[in-house]
Amino acid sequence: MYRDHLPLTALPAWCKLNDVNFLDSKVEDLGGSKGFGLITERSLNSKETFDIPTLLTIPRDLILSGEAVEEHAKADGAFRQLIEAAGGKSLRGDVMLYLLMQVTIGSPDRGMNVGLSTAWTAYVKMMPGVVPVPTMWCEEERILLLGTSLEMAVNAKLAALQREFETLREQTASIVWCEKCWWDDDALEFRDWILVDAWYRSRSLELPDIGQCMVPVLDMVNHSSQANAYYEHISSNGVSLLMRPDKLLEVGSEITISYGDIKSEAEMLFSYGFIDQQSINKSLALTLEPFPDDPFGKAKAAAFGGPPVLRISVEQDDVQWECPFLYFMLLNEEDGLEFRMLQQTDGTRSQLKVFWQGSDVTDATNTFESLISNHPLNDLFKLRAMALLQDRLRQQLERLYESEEEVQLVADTPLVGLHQRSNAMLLRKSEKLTLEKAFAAADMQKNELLDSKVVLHYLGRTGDEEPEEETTNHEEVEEDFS
Ligand SMILES: C[S@@+](CC[C@H](N)C(=O)[O-])C[C@H]1O[C@@H](n2cnc3c(N)ncnc32)[C@H](O)[C@@H]1O
Repeated sequence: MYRDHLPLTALPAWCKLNDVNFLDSKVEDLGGSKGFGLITERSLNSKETFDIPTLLTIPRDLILSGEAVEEHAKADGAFRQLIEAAGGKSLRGDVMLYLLMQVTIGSPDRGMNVGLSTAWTAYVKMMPGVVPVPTMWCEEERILLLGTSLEMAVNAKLAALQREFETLREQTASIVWCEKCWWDDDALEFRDWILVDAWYRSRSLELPDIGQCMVPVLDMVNHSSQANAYYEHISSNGVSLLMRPDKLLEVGSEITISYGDIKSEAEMLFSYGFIDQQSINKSLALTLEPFPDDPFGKAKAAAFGGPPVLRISVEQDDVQWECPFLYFMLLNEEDGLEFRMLQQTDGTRSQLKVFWQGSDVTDATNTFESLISNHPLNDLFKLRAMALLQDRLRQQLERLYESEEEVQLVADTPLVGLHQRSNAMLLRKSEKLTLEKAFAAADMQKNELLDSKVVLHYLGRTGDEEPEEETTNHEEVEEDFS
């Protein structure tokens, strides 16, 4: 859809009209992929003072929250029609519809006489037309993510966005203004929906009392892991941006906040379109699937309380990993795991119940690591866990190595943007290192476990026999360790 643009020079007037106040700060175009950012207009000091400088204030009625969307639907009949037909599924979905409505109202050839203008109608015209998140990358750029933890995540996200867009079309095709403004000549395109999703992902934030929301102008502040500012919300006054204590900022310094200290590089790239090279957080998340030949596989996936994710983090050479599903995944009937379908007393519904050693653990399927800790074969279970962990790491590393040639073929072509290239290469390098370190750490743990009395006894070996080769599939793991 054609989107009207307003230059950055329009921002001061918009702020004045809407009571947004800059205090010794202003928004400037910082160029490159960073886009706009907030900078100081004079030197500022928060050292040895209780009088912490405020840099920006935004009134509460500008905050785009779930409640604001609901209120707006009461006042704007056209928007109400849209929300009734296609909204109410999630906060994110409703805010995206609100943003799309503002773009439509502000579009010179479509929006006439549709909907009520708000402060956001002009504000969205100053928001970027491209956000460097991977859902906005071209096909060649997405090839650079092959073998990384984002490969599947980005494909799944694009497929989900496509489904959402088709559903939006189906649910609003009979609304007269939607038909006229969006669907008649396919003015609203899939890439518009991708952009609105990217806005929400890269510009929304969490405020206490309000939850996930968007705050205009505050969303022009960039990220740094050594942030010099923070925001706070005081319900009567709205949102303020304040300088962090003990800082000295020269005139023209960039004012930054933290988008989240514990986000992994992949999460940063996925949500914001860049990797912070100063960040020391080296972690990644991989999905895990039950074994295809596990007779309990489907039941385990259904009974597990959360996504089956393996999280690995590496600090210096210390590798930590967390995967509650792994401990559930490795158990079977012979170990004492049972599934039962229990009929409700009225006979209408049945419920899947999980039992471990005879006890009902349906609500505790993500705690198997501690449930098995007192079991006499705990070391053996842990050994199985290490073998499974290594399998998953090996699989991911192989995908990274195998894709290298294909990646190199496109990386230097003009089809790939420099920003996309450098960020994808950083991710590949960093994830490879993390996976290799995690693999080596799992190997050490596995070897230690192979020396455990329980394991040696179970495998019928004496202590001085060589451990067997690593296992690569479920059957071998079962033969060796169960
Ligand atoms: C909340 S917006 C910040 C304002 C944005 N720069 C703009 O032009 O409107 C978040 C986006 O800013 C960019 N950004 C923020 N911090 C960055 C950083 N440290 N390095 C590179 N880009 C950054 C990314 O494109 C990110 O998606």
